[in-house]
Amino acid sequence: MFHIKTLNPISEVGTGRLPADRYTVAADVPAPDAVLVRSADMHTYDLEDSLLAIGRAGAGVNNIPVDICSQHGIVVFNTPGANAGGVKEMVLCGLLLSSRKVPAALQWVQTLKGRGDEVGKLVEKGKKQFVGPELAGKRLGVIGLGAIGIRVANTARHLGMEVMGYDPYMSVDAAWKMSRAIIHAKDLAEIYTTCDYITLHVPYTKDTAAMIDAQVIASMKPGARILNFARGELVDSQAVLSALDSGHLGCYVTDFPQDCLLGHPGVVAIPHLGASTPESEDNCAVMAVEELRDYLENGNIKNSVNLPAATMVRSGTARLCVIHQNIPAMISSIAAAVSDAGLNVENLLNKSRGEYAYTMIDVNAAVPQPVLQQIAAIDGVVRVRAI
Ligand SMILES: NC(=O)C1=CN([C@@H]2O[C@H](COP(=O)(O)OP(=O)(O)OC[C@H]3O[C@@H](n4cnc5c(N)ncnc54)[C@H](O)[C@@H]3O)[C@@H](O)[C@H]2O)C=CC1
Ligand SMILES: O=C(O)CCC(=O)C(=O)O
Repeated sequence: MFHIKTLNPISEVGTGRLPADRYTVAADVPAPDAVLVRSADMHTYDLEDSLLAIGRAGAGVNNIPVDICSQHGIVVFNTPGANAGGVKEMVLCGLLLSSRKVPAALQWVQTLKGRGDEVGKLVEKGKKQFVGPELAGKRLGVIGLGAIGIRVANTARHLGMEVMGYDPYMSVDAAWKMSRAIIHAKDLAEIYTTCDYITLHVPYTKDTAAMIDAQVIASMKPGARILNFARGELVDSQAVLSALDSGHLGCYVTDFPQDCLLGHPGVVAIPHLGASTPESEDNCAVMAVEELRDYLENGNIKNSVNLPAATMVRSGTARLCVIHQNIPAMISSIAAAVSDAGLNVENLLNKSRGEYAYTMIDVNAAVPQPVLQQIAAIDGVVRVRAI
């Protein structure tokens, strides 16, 4: 029986794929084999000794202590692209909200309640406060051309916008999906200095923290609008507020409200709704559950953020799964323990990623406990199990 602990509500379309005779899924599991999480902060979470894997039903993993998980041999998965459609639509909504002053206009029109027959006349008189530019013909800068950035860039082209993208690490797969009409920015300065709207779609890491600071904002076009559906930490909120106060920035749309931003007329604050659609929630849950299940039952790794991709068709009677440091002589030491026990290797796969590597060995008989202990004791082995 596998025990899955949920730290956030997870769509039952996903958890329903875990057979009830082999899995328990609950918020209060004492010794979980795996955790399913959305945005809950795991930096203060006590990682149980039993924990083999974490499934992040979403893209960003900054809420998970990934390095510490690696040290404990806990595989962290995310669900690339599974909520990108939902976020893309919210970004389009953000573009319109920022341009046409919709939130302020909606608030204002409510103040006319009780004015009876005058309402129509007051609307026509008051609407001029909310004039805002059309998107067509304006330039949108997209920073980060991954699952979300590409969708935003391609769709903005259909709205008649000129789109400039920046992503120095863009994958070949992603490049294939991008419209050829997107202009490639040589550097970020080109985006900052020439775009009317700038939208952020990069992960929050130590390199991207506060990437939008006072200096960067000062280099932007007067009236520029910034959209942040990536992470609050990418933007220096105080610098944004000063630039809104001085009139240099036109608007800041954020999916990550902070106390200091709330109530400012130039800020459109959305309560982290980018991925809050039934479709995205279902997609993320299904993908995270399938990744966890394949790892728990077969040791296969797909869409991990800390260990290499490794998938091998099952053969033999049992499978040894070893997470170890990426150093010389690991495979020979593990294989020696296997052959000393009289086990025959039916199939073997070894993959590495940075400091860590992963070896799966299919053998012709059940692996005795002492052999597992012997492998666990090899210098450089982080975690071993037999399935
Ligand atoms: N508001 C919401 O509800 C959601 C927010 N997000 C946030 O959006 C981020 C992006 O999500 P996806 O597009 O799905 O991820 P992704 O991994 O598909 O794309 C991220 C892209 O950013 C690029 N990148 C990384 N560092 C960069 C840098 N310094 N400059 C330019 N490009 C850089 C990568 O090469 C990659 O192409 C997530 O990390 C997460 O923080 C994701 C989903 C939902
Ligand atoms: O689960 C959510 O609603 C958050 C989505 C998100 O921010 C992400 O996938 O990075």
